Amino acid sequence: MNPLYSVAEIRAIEQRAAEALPAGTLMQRAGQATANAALDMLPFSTNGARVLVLAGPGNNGGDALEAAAHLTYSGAQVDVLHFPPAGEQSAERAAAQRRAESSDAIFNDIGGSALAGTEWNLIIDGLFGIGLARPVSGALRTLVDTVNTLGCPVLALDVPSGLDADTGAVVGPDGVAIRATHTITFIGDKPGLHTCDGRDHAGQVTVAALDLEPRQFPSVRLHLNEARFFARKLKTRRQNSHKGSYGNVAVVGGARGMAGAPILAARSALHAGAGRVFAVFADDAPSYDSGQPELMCRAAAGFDLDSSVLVLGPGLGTAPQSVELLKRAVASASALVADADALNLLAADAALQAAVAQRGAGCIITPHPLEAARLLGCAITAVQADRVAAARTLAARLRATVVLKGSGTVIAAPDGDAVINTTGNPALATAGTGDVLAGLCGSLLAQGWPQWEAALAAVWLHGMAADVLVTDGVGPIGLTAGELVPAIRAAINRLVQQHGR
Ligand SMILES: NC(=O)C1=CN([C@@H]2O[C@H](COP(=O)(O)OP(=O)(O)OC[C@H]3O[C@@H](n4cnc5c(N)ncnc54)[C@H](O)[C@@H]3O)[C@@H](O)[C@H]2O)[C@@H](O)CC1
Ligand SMILES: [K+]
Repeated sequence: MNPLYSVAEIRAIEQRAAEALPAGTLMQRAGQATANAALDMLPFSTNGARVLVLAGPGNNGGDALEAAAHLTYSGAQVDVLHFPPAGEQSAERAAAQRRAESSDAIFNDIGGSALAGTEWNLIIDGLFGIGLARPVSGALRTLVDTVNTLGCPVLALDVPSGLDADTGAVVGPDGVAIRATHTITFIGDKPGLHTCDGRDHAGQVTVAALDLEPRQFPSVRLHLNEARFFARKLKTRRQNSHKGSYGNVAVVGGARGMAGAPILAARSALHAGAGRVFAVFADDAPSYDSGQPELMCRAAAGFDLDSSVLVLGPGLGTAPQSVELLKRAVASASALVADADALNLLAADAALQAAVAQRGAGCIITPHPLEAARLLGCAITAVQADRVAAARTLAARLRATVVLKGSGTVIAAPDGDAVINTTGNPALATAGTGDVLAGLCGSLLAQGWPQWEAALAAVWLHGMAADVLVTDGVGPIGLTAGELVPAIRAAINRLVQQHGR
């Protein structure tokens, strides 16, 4: 189920496991697992392959030293850039150091020019793991900067050095972290590898459980998203069904000059399978959408907000009539997705926030980090400094399902369950993709999905559609939000073929 463990949880698991094992066992297993992963990344003939091992002062460095010794046995030429601890070191690290020193590894104080002038087949980053306590600075900062310019494969041990394993933020301010192509993470997977700066620094992540048994792992409330979490809600369509079987969605927004946003959201809702979709405009409604005449365009005045699942916010604006619409929507009995300006209006109105928290019909909110910061009354940097915590706090406060967008979108429930999404790419960093996501959430709700599974599936499908388009060369540069819509339709139909019942 792809659980994600905090540093505190990993430390507790590690401590209990270490007590039951001969001293040094876990570090030896970590070193062996690292060597195996490194061999997978080296040329088939490892003879003479150039490997640089960066070994820091703590046990992360110990793992690296273990790996260095193993790799020499395979014939690789291993240079070790060693940063011994200023004070005492753990017994297992000392043993690892002795093993590396008595192997063919070359302990070398490689200067910047030799480092940059060598064609490394692989660099192993064992500078800092979960014990990173402050920003990487001084000579080590220069080293990290140099490694990041080299363009060779980089295998980070446990976590790329400089990255916070809990949050995925580069430890700063103005910090640096290794940009690895691969990360082998020990004992259990960590949230920081998958959100915020994590995806840019960790590369491809594999987990080495170090032969610990499943019973040694506590159950946790944070996971990576996967289709298994929502697959049971994917339904094969019955022959004897009609448009009324698949629900109504009303996208409410579209103040003057912003009519495109609700149209995009409404097209998304339609292509994701809703039976009937309304585009509802705060100001004058166009008579119809010539690009998608299946949509029904309406003015908000007089529109029955109890008749459809509501997607409120795309292009809504912040004029007084938009506030009134938000109040009507929150007071309605309909399931609600709140996005964009609906969230900005909500942030400015404590009474409305209380009303959202008391809604019987629930609510999904889909803030980007700035909207989340406004809702939380904090700076955007505070949200990004711990995205999972920010999403959980908002979910608890508003009693809503929160979709905190960004690299490694976080979905959080009021009860504390949280999931980090794995699909998606920078192609989504363009106007309108949020409208498409909100429409998709609304569409799944209209088709009878529970809020939690709808949010998980919508985020996963939205990202998967972008991933498929990028594989086909449509992006990441220049992908448009509208192009996502048919790709989402393809992705959802594929999932239903695989899992539908
Ligand atoms: N103890 C064990 O049995 C195991 C340890 N493991 C490894 O051990 C790591 C954790 O080891 P540690 O707790 O020793 O922590 P680290 O090795 O991550 O780093 C701690 C050391 O770095 C120093 N330090 C922290 N931030 C610094 C900075 N910015 N600049 C300079 N020095 C800094 C600390 O003073 C300390 O000496 C894990 O990430 C993992 O790689 C795993 O192999 C699992 C088994
Ligand atoms: K590391």
